Amino acid sequence: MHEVDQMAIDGGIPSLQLMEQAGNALFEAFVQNVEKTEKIVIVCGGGNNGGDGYVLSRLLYAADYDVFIFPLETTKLSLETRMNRESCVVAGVPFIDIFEEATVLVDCVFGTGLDRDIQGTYKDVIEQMNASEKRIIAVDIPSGVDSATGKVLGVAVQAHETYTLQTGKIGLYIYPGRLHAGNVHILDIGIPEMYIQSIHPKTHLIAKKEMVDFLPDRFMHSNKADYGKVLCVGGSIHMSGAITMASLSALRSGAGMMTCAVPESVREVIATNVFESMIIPLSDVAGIIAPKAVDELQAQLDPYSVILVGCGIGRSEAVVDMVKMLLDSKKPLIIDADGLWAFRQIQDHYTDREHVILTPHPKEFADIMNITTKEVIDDFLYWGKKFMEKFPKATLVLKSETTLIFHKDEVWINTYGNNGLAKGGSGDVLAGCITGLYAQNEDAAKAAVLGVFLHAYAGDRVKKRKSVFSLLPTDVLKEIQQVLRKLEEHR
Ligand SMILES: NC(=O)C1=CN([C@@H]2O[C@H](COP(=O)(O)OP(=O)(O)OC[C@H]3O[C@@H](n4cnc5c(N)ncnc54)[C@H](OP(=O)(O)O)[C@@H]3O)[C@@H](O)[C@H]2O)[C@@H](O)CC1
Ligand SMILES: [K+]
Repeated sequence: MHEVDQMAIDGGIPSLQLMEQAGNALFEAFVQNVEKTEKIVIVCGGGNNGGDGYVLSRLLYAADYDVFIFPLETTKLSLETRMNRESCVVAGVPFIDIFEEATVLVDCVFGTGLDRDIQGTYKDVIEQMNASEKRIIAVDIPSGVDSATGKVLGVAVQAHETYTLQTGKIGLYIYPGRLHAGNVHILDIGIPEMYIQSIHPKTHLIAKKEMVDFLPDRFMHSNKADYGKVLCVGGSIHMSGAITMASLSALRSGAGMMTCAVPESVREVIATNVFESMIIPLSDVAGIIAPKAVDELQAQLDPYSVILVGCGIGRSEAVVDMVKMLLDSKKPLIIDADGLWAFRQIQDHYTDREHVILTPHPKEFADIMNITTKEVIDDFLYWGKKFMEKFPKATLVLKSETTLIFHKDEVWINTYGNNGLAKGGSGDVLAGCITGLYAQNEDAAKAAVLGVFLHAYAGDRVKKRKSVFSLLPTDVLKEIQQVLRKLEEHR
């Protein structure tokens, strides 16, 4: 957003005017959402985020709000902020240095200019704000959250609401920043759209209304082969449900033809639950694929256009060899679950592999990257980009409460979904969904983005009717058809 501000300034909108526009937009939002009976304390830093706070306080004071300024920085002020501070002094807005009496705290300490860990008095005051149990409204981004990554730099304000200016900052949507932002409202501060569009951001927030454009085409004159010949490789005696759900999910997402390659001992499960699927029975040992299953499958691989490997497959040397053989085949491949465990061990041979989508959760991803899960959770964006440096032709679906999709130098952020999706089997439905879409459209990024959306949004729809406690991956599987139907209607 810094870039957009600068373009607007270079294009002739003075910085002081932008600050005034930001303050006005904030004032309008306050009039809508904050009662005049509240006692408002605006905590201002020395950068332009503080400047927004000074403009807001002046406008609220003129409108007879009970408002006070808590100046956290008094010496190192930007020019615009200094000028607006002077205006507040002239207008008679009261200054204080405590906030015990306040009922609403407004956080204007740091905005997009924060670039290092918060320490000293800043840290103390932010901790006091968080401990105060008062309603906290953050301006632009909760102070302490890195607006570009969502990382917390030392400490961060725990806001109930965030009024962000002109565009949603990435850090408001990615964990842990998302946990600090509360409800996010985007305020138009009048920066012309042409400035925003011209920077062509590489990071996209997934939006329902745009998902229609990600739908694969369906043709009047077509047959099942036009929508992909999918092969799902997986299943084991203890995990036969995973591949069942994944294959059904791929079919529900539009795949034309389905074949499941499963250990002989799982054949019956597929035969009785996935009527639309053909079956390749593989030799097995104790319910897991046997070493000779790799050659058996390789000999029959030719017809398939997209392959999913991993759901319920288990862990063994044969599984590693199976994943290796599928990677070597160069066919479009989705790797999930224990397929990722196998990938971890052979990854260095496949840094150049294209047409491959990996769908790890944080622990699986941490194992691939040889780091801890905590390191992943602290900075999803950083580690996702690190992965892409090593595997520049792959597509990464890094699953979490905010799933991120990495493809080339672009990132998509998904904020749909709910904690009812945190249940065994959810990942299988998602992997199947992505596979079904990839089978119809050779664009891995489009398949991954729409697949993540379909799965999460289907989960949100189910949540409207069912408790999050009871939500099952199979409920989501059934709901996919309703979400697709809605998208079709808007095509
Ligand atoms: N430009 C415009 O016209 C518009 C701007 N707008 C508003 O401005 C905000 C961005 O303003 P900004 O760039 O001044 O950054 P902001 O976060 O307020 O101040 C950071 C300053 O603090 C410092 N600093 C950094 N880290 C620190 C730390 N850990 N501990 C201590 N100090 C630290 C650092 O200075 P340094 O000490 O590095 O010299 C830096 O100068 C944006 O979020 C939006 O609210 C909008 O209204 C639209 C129009
Ligand atoms: K702030």
